[in-house]
Amino acid sequence: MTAGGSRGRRSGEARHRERLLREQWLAARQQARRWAGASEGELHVAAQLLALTARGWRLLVDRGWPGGRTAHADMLLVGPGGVFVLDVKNWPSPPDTSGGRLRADGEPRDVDAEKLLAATHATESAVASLGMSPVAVHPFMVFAGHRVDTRLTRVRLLGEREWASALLKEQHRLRAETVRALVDHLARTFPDHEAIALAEAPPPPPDEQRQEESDDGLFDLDGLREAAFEEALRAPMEQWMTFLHPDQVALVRRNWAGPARISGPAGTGKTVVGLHRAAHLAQRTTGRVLYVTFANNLPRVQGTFLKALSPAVADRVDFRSLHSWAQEFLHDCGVPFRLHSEKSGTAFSFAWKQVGRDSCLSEVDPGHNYWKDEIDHVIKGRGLTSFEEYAVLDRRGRRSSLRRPQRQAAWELYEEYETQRRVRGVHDFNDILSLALAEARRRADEPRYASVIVDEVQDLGLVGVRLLRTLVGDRPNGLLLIGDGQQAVYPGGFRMSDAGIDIRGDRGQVLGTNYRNGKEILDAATDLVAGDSFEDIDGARTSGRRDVDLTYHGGQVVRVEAPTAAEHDQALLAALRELPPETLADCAVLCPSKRALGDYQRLLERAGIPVFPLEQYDGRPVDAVKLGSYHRAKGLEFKRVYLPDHAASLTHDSRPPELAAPETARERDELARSRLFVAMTRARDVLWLGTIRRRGDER
Ligand SMILES: Nc1ncnc2c1ncn2[C@@H]1O[C@H](COP(=O)(O)OP(=O)(O)OP(=O)(O)O)[C@@H](O)[C@H]1O
Repeated sequence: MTAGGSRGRRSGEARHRERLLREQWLAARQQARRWAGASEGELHVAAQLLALTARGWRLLVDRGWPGGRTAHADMLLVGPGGVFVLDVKNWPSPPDTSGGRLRADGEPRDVDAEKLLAATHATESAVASLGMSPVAVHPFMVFAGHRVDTRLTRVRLLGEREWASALLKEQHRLRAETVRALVDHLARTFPDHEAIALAEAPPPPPDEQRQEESDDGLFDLDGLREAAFEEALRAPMEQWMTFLHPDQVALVRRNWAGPARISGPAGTGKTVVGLHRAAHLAQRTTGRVLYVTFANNLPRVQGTFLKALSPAVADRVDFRSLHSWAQEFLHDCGVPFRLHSEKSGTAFSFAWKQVGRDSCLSEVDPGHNYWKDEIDHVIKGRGLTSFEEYAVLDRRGRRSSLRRPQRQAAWELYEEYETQRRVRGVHDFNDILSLALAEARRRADEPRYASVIVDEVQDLGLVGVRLLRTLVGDRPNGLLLIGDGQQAVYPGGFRMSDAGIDIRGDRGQVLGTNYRNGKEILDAATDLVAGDSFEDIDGARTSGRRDVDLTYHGGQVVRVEAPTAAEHDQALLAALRELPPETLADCAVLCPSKRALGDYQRLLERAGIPVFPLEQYDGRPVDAVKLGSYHRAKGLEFKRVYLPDHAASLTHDSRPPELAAPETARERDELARSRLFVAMTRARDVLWLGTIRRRGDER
């Protein structure tokens, strides 16, 4: 069809919709007169409500409305945009919300907002048992006879002309059958409310009457029409944006008396719970919520999800990576620092040459990376300041045990590194966290956040966790740690108790239903790490093969083995080329190293396959294959995941195995398997595993 043709059709549809809307509106006004005693403004609101019922919205009205306002809520309205708890006000003056208080005619009216919020919480509880997240329940205060559009914490205050279009503009969440089920459930839960709908629309009124009615100035037909058109264009949101498992909703809404922890295997909805909880906490408090993770790209993606999930609170949740937050914080506090990874790296190389390479350290592991990790993740990552502490430290997550002379040598290497770093006048990432921790402790009486949610907590070091804890202390609902020790991709480790965090009773929760991976995919990933038990941050040692309930029994693992790199790469290109172009957006090619990333980027680009770097991905759809490292894929998921030359990531260590002590080699192997496990569990439907049987071929 030509563009002109479709424009013509759309304007025909528009005229039809407008006529329908007017008819429904007129019928509604007639029917609204049944509320004897209602003011003209209330009648007007009632008529709009009834008109909405003709558009698939369902209405439960307090039997006493208008007048008796002691019941939970004047009205509950359920439709594609969610559940709306309405309180209709017939105040002579418009509301005043200055200073965060509700007033009218100079009189305080906060109690009205509190009542509406109480009704909203009761409604949230009622729908929570069906698995509905509190993000889909919206309190609206509607002012008959006034033009208003503002917000007081969570409550939206809207005039009689504004409220209906605001409601139609809400993101679509519910299908018609869900709306019906919710209303039936709410009607049973709130027997004081009766379901009301527009009686069958009367025949269209004569033109003159239509003109007179639409000119009465009460019904903002333009706004409503515009919202109704937008409404028709938008598809319902993904299921998990509104409905969760009731156990997940319970975690989202729970009141925790102190720090809490949510763990669970890959794909069990930990982040989904974290995001809903961030929205829920932001709805309930006036303070800000900080949502932190380790990777740099993940906060952007999570921020995009929260905007879709709960746009009303999105600007009160800060999504940040730990290091970027710490830098911003230091900057805001006027603390000078000079982060320079390259110069820090040079400082370490110098130190290694001077005191490390020819010391007893090489008996344990001759590779300087092992010792760099020891400084980054054990010594500085845990904030050690004296050799005495290090001498007796339980080096969690490190397989090799060090004797005292070896610890002395490692400490000497650390001290030399610090000297070299200071000579160059630079800081490393650990210094940034330590500086931020010191500053946060100094400013402990200036709370910046009501709550802090930490995702992928297993990747953070001890100093990072201490820093985040300092921001909220042990206050109720202050700190939530989300993560899974099996997905640790960095060496070393810590226990929550090392950070003084005490998780008791129901504040430690484990999720056990995988909502992401097809069975075959999860089985393949689990087989890889089945023999690797791991210690989580609560100190519990867990077997690599864990009990998980599956919700998705499909899924496919495609294994391709090729004798040469060239044939392997051709198989990858063929697999991508056979997909319809529109499905490329749901695909990710993941690589274990920077070098492999560069290789595959060139390969795909030369083949004309559009590629988008995961580093820049922000969760919004892009028509290109996502390309990134295993690390960058953390916390994300894709319908199809391609892992070219994946077995190489398990044997990337070029040193002869006899040179490394078995414990350090084992630690490296376990870490490599963990990383590959993370990459494999990003796949929902298809996991493509490429292997090159013979190496050394030209790509
Ligand atoms: N209640 C639910 N109903 C349907 N789908 C769900 C539900 N909860 C989560 N999901 C789906 O499961 C996927 C995995 O969830 P999420 O990313 O929160 O898991 P996770 O435990 O954080 O995973 P990982 O640790 O592997 O990063 C989500 O993308 C979402 O599509």
